[in-house]
Amino acid sequence: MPADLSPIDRAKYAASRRAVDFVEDGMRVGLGTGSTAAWMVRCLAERVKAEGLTLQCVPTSTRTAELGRELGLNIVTLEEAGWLDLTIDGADEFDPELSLVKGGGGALLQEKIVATASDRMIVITDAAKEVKTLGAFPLPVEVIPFGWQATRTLIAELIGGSDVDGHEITLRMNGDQPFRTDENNYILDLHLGRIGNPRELSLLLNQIAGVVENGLFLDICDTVIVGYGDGRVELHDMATRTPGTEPVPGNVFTDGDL
Ligand SMILES: O=C[C@H](O)[C@H](O)[C@H](O)COP(=O)(O)O
Repeated sequence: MPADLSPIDRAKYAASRRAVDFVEDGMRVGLGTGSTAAWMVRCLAERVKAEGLTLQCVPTSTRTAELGRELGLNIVTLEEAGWLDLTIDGADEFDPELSLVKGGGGALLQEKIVATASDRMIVITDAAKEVKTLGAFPLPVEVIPFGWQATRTLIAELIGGSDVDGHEITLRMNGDQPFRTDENNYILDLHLGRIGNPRELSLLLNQIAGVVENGLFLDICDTVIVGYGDGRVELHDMATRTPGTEPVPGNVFTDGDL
């Protein structure tokens, strides 16, 4: 582990280091976006250099593409790769069913496309992102700039709130301008506190004209690797638990069990 890291970076590094163990020579790998995913890209580049792995790496954002290229990874488009063996990405929240909220960094659309075009998705995270119920982290929704206020009104009606004062739904800003995604869209952040029925919300949001995609990742993530500041990792694996139930002893593994 690199010296002089803060406890949170040590946790992100530990999860990343463990996640790249799942990459095998010849794989087509999706690379996530965010501060945790950036550690994973560095760890992966180290493995590629040390072991001479031949990989095709599909980034989920221009930021990740730049970092990957800088570090010498073979960056290709999803079109070129066709389908992916594995995607490794961060998340803003995960629950006991391994449902996720993503998009804090604004990359949710490409992340969801890449993750769903993968045989397996591994999420890397620190313990602070584990929740019983999703929603404490504002849910990002990518919308087309045209008529975004009307889209916001329709979302407000759906969630039973009001967009008048902008407290429930905020337009993400970058300085004094709206934040633009890689697809040149806007992001609306939904401050819900608690998402009672993520499946219903996700379906209904995506039916609203102007909504491109939302940050709920449901039935997409297979494994969550939680890193800790002391270098330990914990693996939560979907294959070993019954969806809808709380994790039971034996379903949360410490490193080395899988
Ligand atoms: O759009 C960004 C992504 O969904 C990130 O993976 C997520 O926000 C987590 O980022 P970080 O690892 O920086 O907390």
